[in-house]
Amino acid sequence: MSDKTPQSFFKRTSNRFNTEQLENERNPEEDSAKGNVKVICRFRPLNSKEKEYSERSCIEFGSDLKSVRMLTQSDAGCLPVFNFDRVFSPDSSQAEVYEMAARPVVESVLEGFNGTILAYGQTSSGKTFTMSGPSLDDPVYRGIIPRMVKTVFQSIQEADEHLEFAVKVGYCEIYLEKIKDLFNPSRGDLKIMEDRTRGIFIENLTEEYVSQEEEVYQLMKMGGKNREVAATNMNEGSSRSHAIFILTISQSNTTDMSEKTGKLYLVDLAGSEKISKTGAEGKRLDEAKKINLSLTTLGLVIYSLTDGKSTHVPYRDSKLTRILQESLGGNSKTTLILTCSPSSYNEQETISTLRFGIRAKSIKNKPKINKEFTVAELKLLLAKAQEEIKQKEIKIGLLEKRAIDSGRNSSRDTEETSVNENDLQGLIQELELEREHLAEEIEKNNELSQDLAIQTARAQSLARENEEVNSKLMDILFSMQSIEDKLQDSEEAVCKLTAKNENLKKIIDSLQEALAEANLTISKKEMEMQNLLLNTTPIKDKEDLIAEVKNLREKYQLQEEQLKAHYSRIIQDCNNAKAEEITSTSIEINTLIEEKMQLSSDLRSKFDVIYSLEQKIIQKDQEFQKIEIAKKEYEDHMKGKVSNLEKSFGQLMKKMADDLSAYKQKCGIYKERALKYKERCEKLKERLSEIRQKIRDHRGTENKPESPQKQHAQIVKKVKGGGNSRLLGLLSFSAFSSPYKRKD
Ligand SMILES: Nc1ncnc2c1ncn2[C@@H]1O[C@H](COP(=O)(O)OP(=O)(O)OP(=O)(O)O)[C@@H](O)[C@H]1O
Repeated sequence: MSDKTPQSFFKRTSNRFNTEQLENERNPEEDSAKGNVKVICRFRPLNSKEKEYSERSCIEFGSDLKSVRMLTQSDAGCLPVFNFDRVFSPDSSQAEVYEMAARPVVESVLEGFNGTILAYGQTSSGKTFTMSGPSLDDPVYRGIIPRMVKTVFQSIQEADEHLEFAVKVGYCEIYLEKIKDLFNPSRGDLKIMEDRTRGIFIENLTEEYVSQEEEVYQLMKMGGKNREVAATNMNEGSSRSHAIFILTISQSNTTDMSEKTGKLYLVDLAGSEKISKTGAEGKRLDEAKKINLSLTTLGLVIYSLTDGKSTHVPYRDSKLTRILQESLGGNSKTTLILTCSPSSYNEQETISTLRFGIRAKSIKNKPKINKEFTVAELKLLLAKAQEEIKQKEIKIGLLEKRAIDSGRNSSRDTEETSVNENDLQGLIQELELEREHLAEEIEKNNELSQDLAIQTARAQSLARENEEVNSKLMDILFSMQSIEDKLQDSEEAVCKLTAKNENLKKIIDSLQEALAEANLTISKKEMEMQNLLLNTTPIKDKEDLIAEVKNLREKYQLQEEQLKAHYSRIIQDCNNAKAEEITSTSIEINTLIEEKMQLSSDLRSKFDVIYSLEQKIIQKDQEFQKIEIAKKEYEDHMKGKVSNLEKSFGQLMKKMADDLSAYKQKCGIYKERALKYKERCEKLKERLSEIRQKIRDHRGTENKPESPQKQHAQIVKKVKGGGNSRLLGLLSFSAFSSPYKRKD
């Protein structure tokens, strides 16, 4: 707030825009980026009663369309200026308000975010006018809810074919701190529940699936008839309850089987009211007390969320704030619409509404898309993972086979390959080791997942325990509330009794006055009689008169005594009744106070339990986070391992392929050499047989026995036919070629 704004900045005339202008002014990124609650302020026109009071409005609108100034001095002596995301003057249209305040929220809900639109303001300031409008069917005057329904069904029609939508609506009101299902009022007071999947929700609230706009309007009309509305001094049709319209949009993508759900809360709050102004009595007074109480709690929640010091936010202190827990400081895109009267008659209420809005503006929410893995989606992911594992196993099998085959092949070829076979076996062993290691890692990972599941179950049971304690706490709070109500009733009874007593005193006083008057009349009559007797009346008549006077006196005396006895009886009775009533009331009050003290101590101990449970949950959450981080690290590590393994497989394959081609090359060389040896052997054999022939020829001439040299050559030839041909082939060659062997 600042008082330094120049006068020219403000203009007295109301601002008015067309929709095109609005489109340009909207900045969707800015809207959603920070997650702050968006606050819009709307002033309605002066009504006839306010015009009677004064034709003049107590506000001025800034030309930036975002500020408003009160034409009244603040405590600091300045004219207070309030800045919001947008300020609408009295001549703004329903369409303009919708485009700015509601359309962005509805669009986010269609993307899977949660959204809330909340109308807040004093009684008769235009909350119902803004949220629903005077008529659902009137295209010009209908409010945010019907316009939003139209947008939803239009967007669904324009959406991609592979998106399937389900829309359901629920409608309830909080009346005298009880939640009533407006589609099914016989259900009684509904309970607020919370679980991990649904978050905070109203148990057993009727939610109807709808497929077209018209169905929603029918349901709204039907629900509207069950609402608590009454005429007050300030509003002919005042909402005596907080109305909450809930719209849930689920969409599933038939291509990737993903699912998203957005929930929209549309809240028309009951108006705060000054009892002195509305003149509420009896039932209306009870309603007003409860309305003001829950709005005070709403204010406290907003204060705790924004003061930067509070560690506890009292969401549970009223049903309204508990239901709106996610909308205020949680997972929701929230817009608060402040509705105000421009009249100086309502100046104080308007200032307090604007101050409330300024506070709410700094609430930071954490909206996120509500995307859940569906069973189908999980199945798809699982099948994909299994397929990958299968492919990897096939790849490993192939690698192993190829490694073994290439080992075997090469071992057949040359002597050197037996050395490489060892290399290959080593590699395969290495591979086996890696596989075992991988299996161990997978097992560890499974153990980790099991641990995680156990911890999750523990946390869930803790959360359930917490929920039970909280519901008991709510019961205690309600009993305390009812005790306070009773105390108030007792105090009222004492007041009534005192008033009754005062009345009785007045009656006694008036009776005593009447008695005194009667005595006076008697005395006067007696005097008159005396005079008569003395002056004019004959003796007989005199005696009669004296007797009559005597009678009269006696009669009056009797009446006087009777009256006195009657008065004292009345006084006695009154005193007795008063004393009795006071004693019984004070006994009741004492027991109530005792009960209250007991409940307060219960409450304190419950708070302790809740605190310790919350601490446990925080601890568990921290443990979860640690486990999640460890799991993530483990998974990264595993991924690294697998990719290393794959890399070493690749290297192994490459090495084996290189080795194989080297072996093949060597084999070619050896084969060539072997062929050459073979040829040489053949030649040698030929030469040998020539030599032998020569020897035989020579023997034939000399006829001498064979030399030991020839015997050796014969032995070698025999062996050659059986064992290792290549090796022995070489030996046979050396036997004939080496000059040293010849010595044998
Ligand atoms: N912007 C507006 N333009 C014209 N008339 C309006 C506007 N806002 C409110 N009104 C009229 O003012 C009266 C009170 O409005 P409404 O019932 O919406 O107030 P409310 O804030 O919901 O009150 P309560 O809290 O008592 O329920 C109605 O007659 C309504 O038609």
